[in-house]
Amino acid sequence: MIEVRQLTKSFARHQAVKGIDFNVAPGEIVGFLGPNGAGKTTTLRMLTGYLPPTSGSARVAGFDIFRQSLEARRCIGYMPENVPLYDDMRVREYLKYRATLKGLSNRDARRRVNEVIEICGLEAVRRKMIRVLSKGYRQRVGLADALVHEPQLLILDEPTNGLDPNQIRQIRDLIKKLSEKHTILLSTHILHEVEMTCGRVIIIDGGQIKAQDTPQNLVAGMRAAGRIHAEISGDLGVIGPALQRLDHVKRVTSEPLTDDWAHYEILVDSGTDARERIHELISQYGWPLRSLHRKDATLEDVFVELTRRD
Ligand SMILES: Nc1ncnc2c1ncn2[C@@H]1O[C@H](COP(=O)(O)OP(=O)(O)OP(=O)(O)O)[C@@H](O)[C@H]1O
Repeated sequence: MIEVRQLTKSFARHQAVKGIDFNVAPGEIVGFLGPNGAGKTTTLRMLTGYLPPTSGSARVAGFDIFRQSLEARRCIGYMPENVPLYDDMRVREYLKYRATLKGLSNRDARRRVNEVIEICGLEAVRRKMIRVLSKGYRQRVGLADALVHEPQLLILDEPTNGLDPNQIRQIRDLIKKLSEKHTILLSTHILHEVEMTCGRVIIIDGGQIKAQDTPQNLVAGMRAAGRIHAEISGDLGVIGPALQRLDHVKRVTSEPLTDDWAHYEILVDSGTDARERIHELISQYGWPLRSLHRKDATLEDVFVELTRRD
């Protein structure tokens, strides 16, 4: 559905996107992640034909987005980061206007507007002025707009940005429902959302792709380098170095708690556990221990590992 090859965008001397390659297959729901300024919006704007690339190519549904822009754009429903809406129009009137602008006949526009109002849960506000809508409803109007011409592909730039947890859940459920019929490329900062909704993840940083895989594989790759958490009582200056000397321990960080207790995070080599060795060491010296567990990595750990600056 999407084929991107060596796509590059420079603004004056700054290269925002540096020759990226990726594919999205029909029916996939792919999360496009990266820290602020990573190049996500720039990439999405190129894919949707709003921004010409400096070099490289992109095809959507087989159409070259730059040479066959009109055909490609017919296949795309784009919801930009800050949905621009006409505040002085009513919801239904706005969607009808957008449908006509996208080339639907009067009859099709009427039919589709009714359908997207239902899909996006806008019945209660269909006659309201856009100006008076909550942020959650505005996002849904943006989604309805992106859907109105029945595109195969939905490109959503931070669709849950600025929403409260209930609204986030509603938009997430809506996106899941939409994924039954549409291919979706979704940019977001909420990693938990991605783990719950996306079959695959592309992580971009500094205009380059750092990883692309299923959330499960990315997390499994991290889990190989295990993280053990322990709370031990005793001298930090003795316990830390003793843990550090154990086989397979890569790094130990500690944080003092109350009454002589401290929390230790122990990073161990791939494929090793080390909890037994840690327990033996602690018993040997008689240090009181109140917790010892291995923490499974999350997509957030993967994201931080791949995009941290230090
Ligand atoms: N029109 C522009 N002119 C100059 N520089 C730009 C322009 N648009 C984006 N940039 C720069 O390109 C880089 C990538 O920006 P982009 O908006 O694509 O990042 P992003 O990953 O979407 O970030 P965010 O999560 O904050 O939206 C940034 O350094 C940004 O300052």
